[in-house]
Amino acid sequence: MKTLDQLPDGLDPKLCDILDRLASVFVALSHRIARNGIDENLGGAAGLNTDGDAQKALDVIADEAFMGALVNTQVRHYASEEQDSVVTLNEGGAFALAIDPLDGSSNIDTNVSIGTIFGIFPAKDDPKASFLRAGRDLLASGYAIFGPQCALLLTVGDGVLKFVLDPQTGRFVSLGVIASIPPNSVEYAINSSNYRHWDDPIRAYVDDRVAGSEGPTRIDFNMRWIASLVAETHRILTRGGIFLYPGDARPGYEHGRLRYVYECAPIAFLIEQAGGSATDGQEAILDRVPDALHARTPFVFGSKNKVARVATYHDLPHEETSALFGKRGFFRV
Ligand SMILES: O=P(O)(O)OC[C@H]1O[C@](O)(COP(=O)(O)O)[C@@H](O)[C@@H]1O
Ligand SMILES: [Mg+2]
Ligand SMILES: [Mg+2]
Repeated sequence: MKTLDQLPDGLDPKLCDILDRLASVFVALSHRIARNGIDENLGGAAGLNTDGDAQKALDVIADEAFMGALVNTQVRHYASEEQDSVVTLNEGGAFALAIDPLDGSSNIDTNVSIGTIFGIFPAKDDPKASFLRAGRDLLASGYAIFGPQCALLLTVGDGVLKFVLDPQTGRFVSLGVIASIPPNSVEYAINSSNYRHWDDPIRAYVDDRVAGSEGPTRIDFNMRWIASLVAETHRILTRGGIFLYPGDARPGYEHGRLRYVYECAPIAFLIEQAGGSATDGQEAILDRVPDALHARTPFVFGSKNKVARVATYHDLPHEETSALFGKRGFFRV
C-alpha cells in the first residue's frame, strides 16, 4: 500500500515512486522524532559536515534513511547537505535528487518544528552538472515539516499540494491545492542579531519596519524568527509574510547562510507556485545558477509585494539607506 497516493493524474509513475519512498521516510522519521529522548538522543553531536556545520545524530540518521530508501529507484544522483559530493545511487536513473535531510537542526532538542527539504531535477550524465543549474529546471520540490502535525507540501509545477500525515494509519492524506500566498502582510522574519553585520539596504528595510507607524511606512509590523526554514516557509505559505536571510559581513556569510541547491531553490519553486516571490534580494532565485554544490545565496521570499519592496531598498542612494529613518524620505512606503 502506498504512503502517499492522491498524486496528480498523469504524473510520471517513476516520479510517483520516488515521492512515495520519500514519504515513507517522513513517516519513519516522524515516529522517531516523537520518541526522541525515550530510547535515543537525536540531538546528540555527530561530527562536522562538509560546510563545517556541527552535525546532530538526526542529520546523519535522516541522510542515511533517505539514501537507503532510494536504492533501486530512478534517482540516479543524490546531493545532500550531509555529503561532500554527489552520490550516484542508481546508474541510468532518470532523476537527480537534492536534499536537506534535516532542516533546523538547532531545534531538534527544543521540540520546535524541523523538517526535510528536497528538489528533483532531470538527471544528466555528469553528477555535478545535474545540480549546478538554475532552479527553474526543477521538476518537483517540497518539504516535510515535523511539528505539532507532520505535513508534506509538494509542487510538481502546477500549484502547491498539501498532505497531512494521519498518525493512525501512517499514510499521508491529501488536503488539495493550497490557496495563494496573500500579496501583502505585516509580518517579517529575519535574525536581527546580525543587524550590525548587514549592508545598508537591509538595515534601512528593518529600521523602517521597527519604526512602524512612527516611521516612513506609517504601518506597524510584527516579527517572527523560528530558525527552521521549513517552519518559516510553512507559516508564509499559510498566511503570508516575508523571510530574509541576507548576506552579511561575517566571514563565510558573504552570501548568507542558506544553500542554493537543496534549500533555496526547492523552497523558491514552492513559493512561486503558491503565487509568492523568491529572490536574492533583487533577482529571482530560480534564475540563478550555483557554482558549487554547497554554494550559499542571500534569500528573500514570501508575499509578492513585500519581496518587491526589499528590492527597492537596494536602489536607494547611499545617503538614504545610511540616514536615520527620521531624516529619510517617505518614498519607501
Ligand atoms: O541560526 P541562524 O543563523 O538564525 O540560521 C537559521 C537557519 O539555519 C538553518 O537551520 C539551516 O539549516 P540546517 O539546520 O539544515 O543547517 C535554517 O533552517 C534556518 O533558517
Ligand atoms: Mg537547512
Ligand atoms: Mg540540514
